[in-house]
Amino acid sequence: MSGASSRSQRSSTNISPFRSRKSPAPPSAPPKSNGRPTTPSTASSRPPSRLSVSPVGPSTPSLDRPEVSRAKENVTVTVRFRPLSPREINKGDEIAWYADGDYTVRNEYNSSTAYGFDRVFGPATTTRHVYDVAAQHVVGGAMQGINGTVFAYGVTSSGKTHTMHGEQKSPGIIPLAVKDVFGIIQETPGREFLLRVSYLEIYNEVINDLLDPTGQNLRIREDSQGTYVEGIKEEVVLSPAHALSLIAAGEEHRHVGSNNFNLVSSRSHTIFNLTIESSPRGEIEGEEDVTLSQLNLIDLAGSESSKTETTGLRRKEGSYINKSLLTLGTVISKLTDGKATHIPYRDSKLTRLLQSSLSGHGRVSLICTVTPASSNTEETHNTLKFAHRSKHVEIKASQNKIMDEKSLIKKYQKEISILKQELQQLKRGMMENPYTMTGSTQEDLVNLKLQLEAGQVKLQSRLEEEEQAKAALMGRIQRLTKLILVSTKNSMPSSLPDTAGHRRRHSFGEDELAYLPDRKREYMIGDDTGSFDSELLEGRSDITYLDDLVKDYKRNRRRGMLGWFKLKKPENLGGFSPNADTESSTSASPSSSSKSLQNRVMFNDKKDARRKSTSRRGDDSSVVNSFPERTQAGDLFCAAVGGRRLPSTGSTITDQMDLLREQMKMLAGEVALCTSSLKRLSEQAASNPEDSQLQEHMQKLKDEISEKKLQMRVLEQRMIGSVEMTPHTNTIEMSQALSKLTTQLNEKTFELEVCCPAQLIALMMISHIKCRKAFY
Ligand SMILES: Nc1ncnc2c1ncn2[C@@H]1O[C@H](COP(=O)(O)OP(=O)(O)OP(=O)(O)O)[C@@H](O)[C@H]1O
Repeated sequence: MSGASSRSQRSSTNISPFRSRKSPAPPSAPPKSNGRPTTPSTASSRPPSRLSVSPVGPSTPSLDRPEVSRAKENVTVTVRFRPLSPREINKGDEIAWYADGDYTVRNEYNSSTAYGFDRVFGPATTTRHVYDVAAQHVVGGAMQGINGTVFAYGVTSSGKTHTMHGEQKSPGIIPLAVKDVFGIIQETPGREFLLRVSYLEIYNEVINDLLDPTGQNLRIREDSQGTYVEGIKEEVVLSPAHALSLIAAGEEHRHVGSNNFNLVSSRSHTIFNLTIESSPRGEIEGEEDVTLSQLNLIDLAGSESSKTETTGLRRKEGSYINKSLLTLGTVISKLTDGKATHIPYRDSKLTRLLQSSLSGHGRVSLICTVTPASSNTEETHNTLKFAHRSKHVEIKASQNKIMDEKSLIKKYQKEISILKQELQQLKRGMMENPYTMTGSTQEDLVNLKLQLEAGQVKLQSRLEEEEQAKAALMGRIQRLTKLILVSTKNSMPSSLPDTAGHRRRHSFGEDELAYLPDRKREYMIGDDTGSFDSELLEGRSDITYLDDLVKDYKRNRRRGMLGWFKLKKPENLGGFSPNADTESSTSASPSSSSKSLQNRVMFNDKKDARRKSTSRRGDDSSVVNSFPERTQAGDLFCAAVGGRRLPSTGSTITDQMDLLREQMKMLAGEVALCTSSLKRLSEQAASNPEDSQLQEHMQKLKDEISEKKLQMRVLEQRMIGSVEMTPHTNTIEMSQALSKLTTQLNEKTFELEVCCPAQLIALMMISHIKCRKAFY
């Protein structure tokens, strides 16, 4: 599917970043000061505004909470110190700024120069902790229908990308938020959700679609609901792995380059946007309960001082970056000024897109990243001043309720219910069809016999047409239903979970973070917290934790997808646990998160199970044997191409084609992840050509990529072969398959939204259930 067609198809229903769909409620009294230490330059060091209006605190009774809708909050502003870098240490840099407690940044050389913030994170703080304090309330709010924006601001090399994206051992705000969103869905059995993502960059004042390389130089438009990017591609996402694979693919297109401060410096601002729709679970009655919100996670490019040695293109990029950040500063100043009549949002694309967030709709969290280094004293001071000014921007977080036709969830729900009705009618029609002979008299039968003799072909084709229509409807219902995410829990409270009481843990599958760098960091902690290796401090807890999680993930995956294929072999049937799904329902691994889709899908398995497989054993066994069975697509591939062939217990040809096609997508996703990792490693290798471990790792990745490509080719042949070799004895099945394929082709819009490898995870889990049902 071409990105161009996707954009043209989408432009009419496009719901873009930075929309606010409801005029804010009247403001209430501002939060009181908590009397934390302040300094001459600090007007007030207020308590974290989020604490005064906790969005998902223990007392959360339901989604529609008037006190949340009316609350007035300031931007949450936090400051994160990174450790001194080896480069700074080698230069003899000293600590010039430090975290004095949890709320104050103080200057080492002039202790009266200090600033108060909602929270100050020292260099040893983990990103997970930063997420909990600075982002979780924004994510929780977005799940309740309140727009949210989290952005990292700071000079080049201060740690913005480290904070927003992170590294494999220390995932950043974006992956943590993605996990949290799916965790919240699992914890909210009373509602159903529809999620879509877009990912863009602003490079040299040009907006590029990172999910669609053909989407260059996109335009910002404005309508009654705010600014939006025209033609940006949005993908419906079904699992954390799915969303992360999109980011990985997007990162491939992002502009990065090196300067004398940062080897991998972001040359563009990026905005990862998650559109969240939710409604009470089940059939829709009233429309008023549908909420729609935007969560924007922004990694700004770093401002560059005259110390940044750049030439040519880098200098040009730097000047664009500085100009847009300057405009952001001016906009913030004017917003806090109180007297300003004109706010120059239009002076840069960044502020234009942030207009809705900054002008007071939704929650905003600004994480300012700084280095303590004395060589950057001025730059850090400027960041602190900017952060401090931002603290006084007032926002009114209001819950968005939507009643317009742009809600995809509503559209899908309606369509599902109409389709179900149609299906019922069709079934009734087929039952009442005279040639079923039910309730027929002798005379009818004679007439019918005559009719049949006269028009047998015609009748047969009518029957086939009806079967086809039914299959198409079923297919469409299944497909639409698959997009709507629901918890696997059965209880029905429609409130969001008590996150304070039952903290969600963020676990990642081993492949999910493959796109992030696996760097060895060599930073020294600043004097304020003693001298030790921050990698050890930050990494250790995460590593131990992740080890457990990876084990957990592997266990679940074994039970899930791999287990499924193994169980398709008759001799393994006995080992199948009927509780396998529920056992792992709380895990957030890709497979388990995808399980939320299972109970939404209908199958006709017993009938299917009687059918014979039409797959053939190809000449691809060598590829099978060489395939590393450690990836999701790998499991599936081996099962599909090898002895454990795909839908051997009787799915239709279309099912097989679907599954093969999904495998292709998944393999493509894994190739994208590997390529992304490879790119990162090559960048590291460029500066460290001697590192043999790095070279070895790169070689492994290259091998993996070529193997996967080879497997994709084999699958391609298999798809062709499976159609060619199908015995044409069952014409109804063939025509159903054809009809399904035709319907699929016609559903272009839909296809555009689900063309992603990670969807396969969901598909496999669905098929897993399907297979189990067939066995009972
Ligand atoms: N809190 C931290 N702890 C340990 N290392 C960090 C931390 N923050 C940043 N770093 C390291 O500092 C280096 C620069 O960080 P990063 O690339 O995130 O900076 P940036 O602000 O995004 O820079 P730019 O604006 O040039 O893209 C990286 O090697 C990163 O791993």
